[in-house]
Parts: sequence; C-alpha cells; structure tokens
Amino acid sequence: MIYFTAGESHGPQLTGIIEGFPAGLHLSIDRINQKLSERQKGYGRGYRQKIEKDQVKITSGVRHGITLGSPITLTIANIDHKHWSKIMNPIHRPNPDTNLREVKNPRPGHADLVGGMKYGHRDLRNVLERSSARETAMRVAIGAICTQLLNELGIRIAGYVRQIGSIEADSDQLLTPDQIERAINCNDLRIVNQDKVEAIHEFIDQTKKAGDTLGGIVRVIAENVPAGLGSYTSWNEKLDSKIAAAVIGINAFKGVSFGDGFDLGTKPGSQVMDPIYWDQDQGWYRSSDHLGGFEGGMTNGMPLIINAAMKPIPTLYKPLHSVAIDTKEEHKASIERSDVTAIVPASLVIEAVVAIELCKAILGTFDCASMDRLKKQYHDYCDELKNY
Ligand SMILES: Cc1cc2nc3c(=O)[nH]c(=O)nc-3n(C[C@H](O)[C@H](O)[C@H](O)COP(=O)(O)O)c2cc1C
Ligand SMILES: C=C(O[C@@H]1CC(C(=O)O)=C[C@@H](OP(=O)(O)O)[C@H]1O)C(=O)O
Repeated sequence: MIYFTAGESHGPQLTGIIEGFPAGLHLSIDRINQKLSERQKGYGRGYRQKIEKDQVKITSGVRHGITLGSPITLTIANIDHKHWSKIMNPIHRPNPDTNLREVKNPRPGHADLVGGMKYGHRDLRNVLERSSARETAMRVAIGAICTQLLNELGIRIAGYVRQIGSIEADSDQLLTPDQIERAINCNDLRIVNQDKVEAIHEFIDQTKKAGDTLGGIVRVIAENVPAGLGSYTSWNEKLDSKIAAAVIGINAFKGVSFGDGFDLGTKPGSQVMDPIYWDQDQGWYRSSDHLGGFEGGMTNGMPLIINAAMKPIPTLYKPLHSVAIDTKEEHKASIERSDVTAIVPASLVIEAVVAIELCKAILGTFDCASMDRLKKQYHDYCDELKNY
C-alpha cells in the first residue's frame, strides 16, 4: 500500500490517494468523519476550526460502501477557500490591485525562510500554504480507513495526550489491561485524566494572553497486534524505524520513543527487558512492556507503546526577531492566524500515521487483494504463532 496527499491550506481542497488497499472492506464514512471532527477539537485551537467542518468525499475505489481494490481517492474541502479564492486561485492571477497577503518576514520555527531559499519563492505564502498542518486532515482520513481494516482484524489503536507544555496530563505507564482499555476508550478530548482538564485550559488561556504557544507529548497504544510485523533482516525493514519516520513526518514533531523511551537508557537491563512466558490460553507473552512491543524491529505481541514530543506552535502573537527577505531590514516575524496549541489534534494525527504504518506492514506480509483472503491468512498466522 502507498499513499499520497496534496493540497494547499487555503486552496480549494485536500486530496489523498491510497493504492494497494484490499477489496471487500465495508467502509464507514461516518467513522472517517468522526475522526476528522475529533481532529478539529481541542482547547487552544485558532479561528480556522470555526470555519471548517471537515467531511471526506470519496470519488474512486469504493462502490456501495465497499472497497474495490482499485485506487481510493479522497477529498476534503477547505471551506475557508471562499475567503481566499483570488489569492489562492490555482490558475488565474488576480488584478494587480488585489492584496495577495504576501508573507515577507519569515517566522522562526516554521518552514518559511528555508522553503523560500530552497525553492526560490519571494512570497513565503508559497511555502506556508503547503507546510501548514492543514494537510494532516488528509492523513487522519487515510488513517481512519486503515484503522477500519485493523479493527476488522481485531487490532485496536488510540492516541492521547500525556503532557501539555509543563503540565502532565497522564503519568500512567499503561501496563495493565485496565489502563489500556481506559486509554483506548478515552473521550474525544483525548485527555485520559479528566481531573486535569480545568488546569490545562487555564494554562492554555494564560499562554495565549502572553502571546506564547505550547507543545506537548502524546502517546499511541495499539493492542492485539500479532508478533512478527516488520523484520530484523535489514535495517530498512524494521517496523519501529518506519513508525518513527512517519511520526517525525508530522508537522512539529521532534522526538519519538518506544515503551519507557529515553528512560531505558538510564536503567540496568534487568529492569528493562520484558521476561518471556507461555501458557496454553495466551501462547507467548511478557510480564511487562518496557520496550513498547518491539524487539529486533518486529512487533513482539505485546501492546505497542509509541511516545512523541511536539514542539510549541511556531507562530507567535508576540513575534520574535526576524529579517524582511526583500529589504534585509530587521523586522518582527509575520503573524498568521494560529493555534496556541494543537496537542489534542496532534494525538489524532499520530494515531493515524501509526495506523497507516501498521496497515502497510500487514498488507506487505499477507496477500492483500481481498479482505476475506487477508483475514484468513492473518488468523492462520496468529494461530501458528500461538502454537510455535
Ligand atoms: C495539528 C497541527 C496544527 C498546527 N497548527 C499550527 C498553527 O496554527 N500555527 C503554526 O505556526 N504552526 C502550527 N503547526 C505546526 C507547523 O505546521 C509546523 O511547525 C511547521 O510546518 C514547521 O514544520 P516542523 O515543525 O516539522 O519543522 C501545527 C501542527 C499540527 C500537527
Ligand atoms: C488549518 C489547520 O491548521 C492550521 C495549521 C497551521 C500551520 O501553520 O501549520 C496554521 C493555521 O492555519 P490558518 O492560518 O489557516 O488558521 C492552522 O489553522 C487545520 O488543522 O485544519
């Protein structure tokens, strides 16, 4: 399976194409739209989310709600485009007196300056329109389709917030089935510990008042993933490395770790390796999950635990020092309408990209032309592992 996304933030629409997806999956459009709606939520988002009402439209690869095995094309309209139809017209250049809302003062932390330097753009809007995380709406839609395939195989996956700036939203290590259940069923605010919500909102309000922004830490867990996805045989077959690349491919993500993460480097081996057990009912299992479900770049049958750090939003309403690209004069960075924090939507985006990578790994392991054959091969494989 491969996929592409295209589209500018204030252009007419986002487009996604998935190729190599099996025939025969009953697709729920409501479930895709539910994820899109959740991605728009979260305290601290900017005015744009009041304008948009993200809904997916499918124009190929699905018939009567069932996938055909042919390329699936998805689109999501940018409702805001109506306010930008001249500025962002793909074909026609507007009258010379139109205000093109050119961006000339690059924002530290955004793609503006380096994107302009690399592609030779003199209006940095040409950079920010595509570097904008508006694109993550499409990755969430594609992830929602992949999640439906994973669910069909019995795999469950959820992203949620662990930290917002200096405030800890959740500190559990998620080792017990109860804790995993709680995270997977956490409400659409993606903050498992609801007692913290008020303090978090207050903190976001204060940060906004100060013209500043916040990042945070999110976690994805995936449950009921069989052992043996990915491979130790070549570095580029390791599934943990593919997931790491997909996570760092999300706008503003700067760190990724598995299981106990960077703490692993501070502990002796006896506290880190997950002891091996076997019993008739469960087959092979571990008594702990410090390594987050990966050994040798392969899933080991334990829940996957993937942590990731998002830097604060780069656009500051109290802007930092910058330099105008034409005059080279000192200038405050441009201010574009912006979120104060996007950590809640980011937890949906990371869930989506992990679902996509898991789906790719499964489709790369089994025959993926038809769902029925995939399910049969998959369940046979799981039985074989149990009896190994
Ligand atoms: C869901 C989401 C929403 C974001 N919203 C904004 C925003 O409103 N303003 C902004 O400057 N950056 C925002 N960002 C971050 C920028 O898109 C990102 O920092 C920028 O593209 C530069 O890429 P890099 O941080 O990966 O280097 C957002 C990121 C995500 C994941
Ligand atoms: C549009 C979305 O996020 C945008 C991501 C973003 C950025 O620079 O990354 C900047 C803002 O764009 P705008 O200036 O149009 O408000 C966010 O709103 C979205 O998540 O749907």
